[in-house]
Amino acid sequence: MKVTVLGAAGGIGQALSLLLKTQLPAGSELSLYDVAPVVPGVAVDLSHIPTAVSVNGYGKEDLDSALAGSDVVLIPAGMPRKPGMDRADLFAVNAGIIKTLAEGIVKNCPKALVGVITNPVNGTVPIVAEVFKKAGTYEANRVFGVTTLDVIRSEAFVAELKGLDVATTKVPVIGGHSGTTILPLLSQVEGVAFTDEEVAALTPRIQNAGTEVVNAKAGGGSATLSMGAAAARFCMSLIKGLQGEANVIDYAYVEGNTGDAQYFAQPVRLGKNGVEEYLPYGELSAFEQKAKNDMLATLNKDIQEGVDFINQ
Ligand SMILES: NC(=O)C1=CN([C@@H]2O[C@H](COP(=O)(O)OP(=O)(O)OC[C@H]3O[C@@H](n4cnc5c(N)ncnc54)[C@H](O)[C@@H]3O)[C@@H](O)[C@H]2O)C=CC1
Ligand SMILES: O=C([O-])CC(=O)C(=O)O
Repeated sequence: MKVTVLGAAGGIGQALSLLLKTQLPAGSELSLYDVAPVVPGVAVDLSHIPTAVSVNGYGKEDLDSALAGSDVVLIPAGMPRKPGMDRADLFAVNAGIIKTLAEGIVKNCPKALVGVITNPVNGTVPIVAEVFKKAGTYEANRVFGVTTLDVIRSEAFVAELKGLDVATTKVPVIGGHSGTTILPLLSQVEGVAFTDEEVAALTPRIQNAGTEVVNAKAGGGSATLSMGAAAARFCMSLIKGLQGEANVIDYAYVEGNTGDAQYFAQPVRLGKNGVEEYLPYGELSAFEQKAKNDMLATLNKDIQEGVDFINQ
């Protein structure tokens, strides 16, 4: 299994690469690419950890070698937020980075499963898809926006609030990955009920958790460690699917079949070709139904911005 991290020298990239070095199956290759000159050093550093995963670092000019033959590509390359910014403010800088990297994937590993972490995810995933469509290599089942951070935050916050075992707490999160487009389905958490007041407080806490970190880091960036953990968890779901494990279900922002928006986070069953089955997200409470309807204008605008970036 070859897993490539694009943006591997960054805050997320380093945390993610560390976790993958310790979690990928024996015999895997971890390929680390970044435009920052420190990336070969990150690879050497990780290579001293005694696991059966080989690590190679690739600098700015070596995107082709980094990507060649990759089974999975994870993309945390690009600029993070500072206090006062929205994720959408990152589009101007990050759209071009994502386009270049997607073109590299077309050229070197068009069958790879691609997990997009770079913000704004609502718009960067459509950019990757449109680049692949133009090249004739697009398969919707292989392209994912990584929304796992919304899921793990929901697990952490719900377990804390309700005194549940966090290891077994499951919280579905659908929609997109910014503000009100993030929709945790608290009505579907098993074994626990929420008052209207709890839902009204917890939903925005989950939606604004990224901003909570941005403000707490006071200009030093956004979530990197929790995102590293989230991306590693999602990557391991992709790997389990590729290895043929049965019933690997996860949530991701995909061009699926909910009918809500062209791209929408929903549950998917993963397998040897990425998404094997798009699963329904089930029944929504009246609160969730309204929140879903209210988010769609924003989400559709974000998606269109990504589509237009490649086609105009
Ligand atoms: N999907 C999600 O839930 C989350 C997404 N993010 C996003 O992830 C991105 C990265 O965040 P951080 O790691 O904190 O930023 P960072 O600034 O620490 O790292 C970004 C890395 O990308 C590299 N880079 C820039 N242009 C590149 C290119 N063309 N090719 C390869 N690498 C390139 C930089 O050299 C740097 O090492 C941001 O856009 C951030 O908003 C952050 C947290 C959660
Ligand atoms: O908030 C940000 O800018 C980073 C992010 O996507 C998150 O932490 O969910």
